[in-house]
Amino acid sequence: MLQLNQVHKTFYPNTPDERQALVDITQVLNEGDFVSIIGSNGAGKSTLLNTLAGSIIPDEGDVWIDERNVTTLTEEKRAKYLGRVFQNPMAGTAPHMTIEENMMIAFGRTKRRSIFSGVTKQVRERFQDHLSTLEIGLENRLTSKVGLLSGGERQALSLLMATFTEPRILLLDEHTAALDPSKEELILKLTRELVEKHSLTTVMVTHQMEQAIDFGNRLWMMDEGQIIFEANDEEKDNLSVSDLLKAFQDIRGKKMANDRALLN
Ligand SMILES: Nc1ncnc2c1ncn2[C@@H]1O[C@H](COP(=O)(O)OP(=O)(O)OP(=O)(O)O)[C@@H](O)[C@H]1O
Repeated sequence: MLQLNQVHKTFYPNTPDERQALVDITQVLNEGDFVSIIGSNGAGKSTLLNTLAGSIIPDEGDVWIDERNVTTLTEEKRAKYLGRVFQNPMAGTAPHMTIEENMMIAFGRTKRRSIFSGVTKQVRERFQDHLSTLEIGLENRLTSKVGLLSGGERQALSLLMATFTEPRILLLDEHTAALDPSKEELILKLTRELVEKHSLTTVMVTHQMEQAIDFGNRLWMMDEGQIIFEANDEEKDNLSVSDLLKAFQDIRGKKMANDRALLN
């Protein structure tokens, strides 16, 4: 379970550059919930994700994962609860290390084992089993340096590494935005499969409204640091992109400024 209680974050308070990035966010995600977050430019989506990850500490309010108040827990200490895939395929993996070394780091993060425990035959077989589910042949390239993989392959590996340890929360940070359409399709298919396989509680930020409608059982629309609209379960299933644009216009009295969504 993930809980946000009256979370506020303001950058450069009391200066001409003041930005209210999160305003009184209160939400609960239950076990297995999958929320897609959309919103206008500068709405606070990344700040919200960073607050969950621990790279931003809120000014007020608190964040709970299960029964633990993690509000001030550092990113490193929080990592055992979280899996995260970034927009940049280069961000989730270490290029100069091999596939199995990268997987060992992910494995060690949650299982209190370090890469220095070595990759045993049994662990290697387990990694190969996981990699074979991606169906892109990475199981035969365990000792290849990750820097040699294509962007799509690397993002698939990041996704696998973020999920196979069964984190309490999976954070997807526009994780398909930098990929070409065929690779995007692959990563979306894998996202669906891996989230279902591990029943992961998931928070996905996306600029594509179709994707937000298509994925998950919940949807949050953000603007100016607030969640201004949400839809759950059946109500969400029946939404269309024009419903979302209309909802934004009705609530805010203006059109949504979302450059990347318009480009897609
Ligand atoms: N580190 C920071 N320092 C100062 N201001 C920041 C910082 N990070 C975000 N902001 C500001 O906080 C607000 C919310 O930004 P955020 O990046 O969370 O929005 P977003 O919804 O992810 O936007 P986009 O879709 O355009 O990437 C914006 O006004 C932004 O300029």
